[in-house]
Amino acid sequence: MKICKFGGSSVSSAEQIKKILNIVNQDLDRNIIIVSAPGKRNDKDTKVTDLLIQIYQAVMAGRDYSSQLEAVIERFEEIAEELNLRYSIKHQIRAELTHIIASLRDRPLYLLDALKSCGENFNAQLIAQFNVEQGVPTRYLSPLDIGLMVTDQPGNAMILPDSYETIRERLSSYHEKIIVPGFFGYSEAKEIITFSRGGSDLTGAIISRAMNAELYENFTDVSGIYSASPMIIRQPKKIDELTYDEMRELSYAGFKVFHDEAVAPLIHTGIPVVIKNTNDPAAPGTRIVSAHASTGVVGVSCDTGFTSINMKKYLMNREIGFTRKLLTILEEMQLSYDHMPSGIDNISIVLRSHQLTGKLTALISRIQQELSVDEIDVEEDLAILMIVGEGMKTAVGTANKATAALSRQQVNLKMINQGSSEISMMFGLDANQAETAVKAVYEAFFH
Ligand SMILES: Nc1ncnc2c1ncn2[C@@H]1O[C@H](COP(=O)(O)OP(=O)(O)O)[C@@H](O)[C@H]1O
Ligand SMILES: N[C@@H](CC(=O)OP(=O)(O)O)C(=O)O
Repeated sequence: MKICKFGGSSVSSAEQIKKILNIVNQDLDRNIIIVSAPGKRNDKDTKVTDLLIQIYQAVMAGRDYSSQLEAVIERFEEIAEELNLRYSIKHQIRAELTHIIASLRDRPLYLLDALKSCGENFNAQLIAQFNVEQGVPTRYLSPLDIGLMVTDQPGNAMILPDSYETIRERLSSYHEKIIVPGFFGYSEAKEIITFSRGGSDLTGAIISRAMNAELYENFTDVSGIYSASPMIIRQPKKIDELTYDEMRELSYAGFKVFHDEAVAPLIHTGIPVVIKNTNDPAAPGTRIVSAHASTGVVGVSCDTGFTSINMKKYLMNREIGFTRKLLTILEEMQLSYDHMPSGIDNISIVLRSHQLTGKLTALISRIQQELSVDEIDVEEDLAILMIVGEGMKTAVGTANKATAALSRQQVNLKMINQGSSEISMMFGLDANQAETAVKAVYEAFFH
């Protein structure tokens, strides 16, 4: 059994939807399909998920949201008309969106998630309906129908482990093609809760694990994963195979082609993933597997939007419990951090800047009052560059090669960190040097 996930670029228009159904209908092993909301049809277009977020923003600002609502309806109506669907879905969409706004207006976090989920939800129903009209037995199932239950963390859901058995039982009872909307699940209180952005990849991974699939096929608009972002490097080298760990490290720091949390459900299953191109399904793509012979550095990624909080206290290393107190403050303020490089009298916390909105002043104040640090400063607009490869464990000179390349381009390194796994190396730098840094490192390792 193969589980197929089709991202927004693959379901952005009637033409693309016909392509994905051609891929699905010609293979008896492709019976469970996860779809995203319609993505961009061209560089200037807007993803439907972003159109839905615009409705939310208008509602919360007390503005008239009818133009934003009509923009969503028009996107789906255009697809429905081009597919010659027998009945219009625009009335259903208008009624559903209006109902969501009326019932959740006073609960902003749940309103946003319910609106965001509509892109996937309407698209899955539309695609299932079209396939039925093509004469292919097909059924739309919502995450609630299959028991995909998640934590009550709007915009940041995590699967509830008991869901896997329920999903397997329920999906196994169907024998037609099944279309499931990605990106969201239901809390135990039956509220719609979305994963973080790009989360349809996670839905695919969860269902792959539940069904113990032979293969998780993740279809997008490129023929695999490249060693660096094609938005920065022209015609970058394609990677034939990656391990789960390598993918996790690369997608954490910018490889948005596969969600950085989508590997987690698969870790103990050994289920392979293949990233393929909807527009060239015969191309081999990139396989993501549990283990393979190490092949040196496989990729370089870089993401912006980080903040570093740097603290200095003399004899910090002598103060038993200092770090615990610091982490307790983060926990109580519901802040997760990504890196914590330290020296004997200094420590830095690196975290995603969006978490600090409305919290930074309180955080600094608590650190000063409860930890009595000698100095504290905040560095915003940081980028994190990751060099990744299982082969780094045994390679000598990787750090030297990377720092030499970066210094040749006058990239000022704010921090360097290597985790105990040794399959990646992290460099902190100013966000405005991110592109220069990626080009320098790519040149050093892949040319
Ligand atoms: N290292 C990489 N390898 C391949 N694609 C990448 C990489 N980094 C960024 N991308 C971008 O990710 C895009 C695919 O992700 P996304 O836009 O989310 O597609 P989808 O709509 O199919 O989910 C590609 O078009 C490419 O521009
Ligand atoms: N549509 C959602 C979920 C998603 O995964 O989309 P895509 O498969 O196009 O990355 C988003 O834009 O975040």
